[in-house]
Amino acid sequence: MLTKDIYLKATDSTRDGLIITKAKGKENPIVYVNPAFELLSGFRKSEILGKDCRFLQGTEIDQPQIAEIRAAIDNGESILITLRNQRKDGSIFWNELSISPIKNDIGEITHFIGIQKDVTEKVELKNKLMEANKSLGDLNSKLEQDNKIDSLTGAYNRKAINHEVSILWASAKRSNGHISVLFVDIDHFKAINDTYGHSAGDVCLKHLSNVLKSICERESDIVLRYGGEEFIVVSIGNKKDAAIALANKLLSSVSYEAIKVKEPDIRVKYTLSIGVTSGRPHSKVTFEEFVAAADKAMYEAKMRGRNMVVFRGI
Ligand SMILES: Nc1nc2c(ncn2[C@@H]2O[C@H](COP(=O)(O)OP(=O)(O)OP(=O)(O)O)[C@@H](O)[C@H]2O)c(=O)[nH]1
Repeated sequence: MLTKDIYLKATDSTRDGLIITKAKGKENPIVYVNPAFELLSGFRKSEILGKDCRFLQGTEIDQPQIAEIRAAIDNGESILITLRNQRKDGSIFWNELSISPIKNDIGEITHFIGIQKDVTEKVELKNKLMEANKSLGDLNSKLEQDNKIDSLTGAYNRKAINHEVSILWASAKRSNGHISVLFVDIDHFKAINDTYGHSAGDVCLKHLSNVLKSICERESDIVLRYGGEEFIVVSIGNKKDAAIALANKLLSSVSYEAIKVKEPDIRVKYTLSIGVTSGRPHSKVTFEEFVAAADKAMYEAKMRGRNMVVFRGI
């Protein structure tokens, strides 16, 4: 059988801060605190007996947890909550607070007991982990994005077909709208490389990518580097005539002026062969079939002498 003395010694010896308040009376006055509470808060027992617990909030009064504690006390319920408290010296700590009502023999709540734990290290570690997780998430989505972008030209690469193109495809399908694919290929590109060097070829590729991006700038357009000197433009909403007009605009834009490909002011004018297809995506046709049709049309443009647009239906 435990004696009262053992109970008292137990509460005085525990490492958690204990605080007992009256249930009735102005703001639940404190009637007991143990030495661990004095150590945790920096307040001496003699300074706080008879006071209410609000001094522990210090300047940290804007916490939603405070209203939750108040509601639990008013309803005579127990609560486990973590909030910021202030020590006597003004320093802040995270307090894991467990409050429970104490009832007398006839079930009336006479007191509340609060058990306090300084969990500052745990909370700060958790916050750091959450921050690290967020940065990792940001980094991951950047990497994912970078992964879909061709490093030379800044256009999407083929990996974007799975996501970006699928979104356009699904959207055109939903709205029963048209989707057009332009297969764009630089003419005699090998000759540019062979004559002016590979880096001059790279300048042309970057130039073409910029022209494509500046002309196909709608949100519903996607410019993708499909292969070495091949790009495709996927565009929703464009029917045959609009798609051909867009391709002709590209044709005249690249051949408008010679671009500087190397010092001292070496300039190259290049041309394009563009295959175009357009149609409504439906369950019996795939995006790959659109690309294949545009590719065939581009090949026909090459056969017919290059620097032209050829349309092929799907
Ligand atoms: N500079 C550069 N060249 C590339 C790159 N990728 C592919 N190429 C070159 O692109 C050239 C493609 O040549 P071909 O397929 O023969 O085509 P073409 O010379 O343009 O001839 P046509 O298409 O028939 O007009 C090859 O010389 C490749 O080495 C790249 O990233 N940079």
